[in-house]
Amino acid sequence: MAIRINPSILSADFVNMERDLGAIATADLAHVDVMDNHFVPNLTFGPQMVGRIQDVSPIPLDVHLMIENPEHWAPGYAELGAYSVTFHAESTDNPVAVARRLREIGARAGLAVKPGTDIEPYLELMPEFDQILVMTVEPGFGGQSFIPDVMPKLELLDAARKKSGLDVWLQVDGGITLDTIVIAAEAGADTFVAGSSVYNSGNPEKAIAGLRAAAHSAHKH
Ligand SMILES: O=C(CO)[C@H](O)[C@H](O)COP(=O)(O)O
Ligand SMILES: [Fe+2]
Repeated sequence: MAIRINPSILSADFVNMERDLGAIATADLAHVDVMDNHFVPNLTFGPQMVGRIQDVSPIPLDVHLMIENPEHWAPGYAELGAYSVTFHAESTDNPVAVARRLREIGARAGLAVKPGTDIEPYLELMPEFDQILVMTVEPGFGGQSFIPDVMPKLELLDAARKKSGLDVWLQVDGGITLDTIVIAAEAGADTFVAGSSVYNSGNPEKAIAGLRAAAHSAHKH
C-alpha cells in the first residue's frame, strides 16, 4: 500500500521558506496550512504567499484550508497549481459543489473533519473526493498532542473505501510522531501530515525517512 509523508510548513521558518521547503524535498507533498483567524483562532497566509511557495517548492503542494467561505477561496488555490486542496466540512453547506469546482480546475479535492465532527454523514460523499482528512488535533496550531479517540473514524472510512473500491487517500494531521503514525496507519490512514516532528527534529530528511519506515511497518501487520 502506498504511504505519503506530507511535512507541514507551519513549523518552518516563515522568512526562510525557500530553504525550509528544500529541506523536505524527499517527502511526497508539502502541507500548507491556510488559516483565516475566523474558522480557527490563528492566522497564517493567503493565496499570494501560497503562490510563491508553489513557485519555489521542490514537491507539490497539499493545501489545507482552515477558513470560512471555501466556496469563494478554494478555487484560487487550485488555479495557482496546488496538487490538492482540502477544505473543512464544518465551513460549508455545499461541500460537493466546492469539490466539483476543484476537480474541474484540476486539483485533487479533499474534505477535512475536526475531531468532534462525525464522519457518518459524509461517507456517502466519498466518490466526490480524492482524499479525506481526519484531524487528530483541534485545527489551529502545530505542536499539539495526537487525539487517539478519532481512530474509529478512520476505521469507518477504511471500511467504506474498501467496500466502494474507490482510491481515496485517508489523511491524518496533528501530533504525528514515530509512535502515533503507527496507531493511525493501523486504523487505515495512508497519508500523514507532520509539522513539529519533522522541522523540530534538527534533521528533516531523517525524520521523514523514519516516519515513512514506521508507517510501512504498521501496514505490514
Ligand atoms: O493543520 C494543522 C494544525 O491545524 C497542522 O497541519 C498540524 O498541526 C501539523 O503540526 P504538528 O505535526 O506539529 O501537530
Ligand atoms: Fe494541516
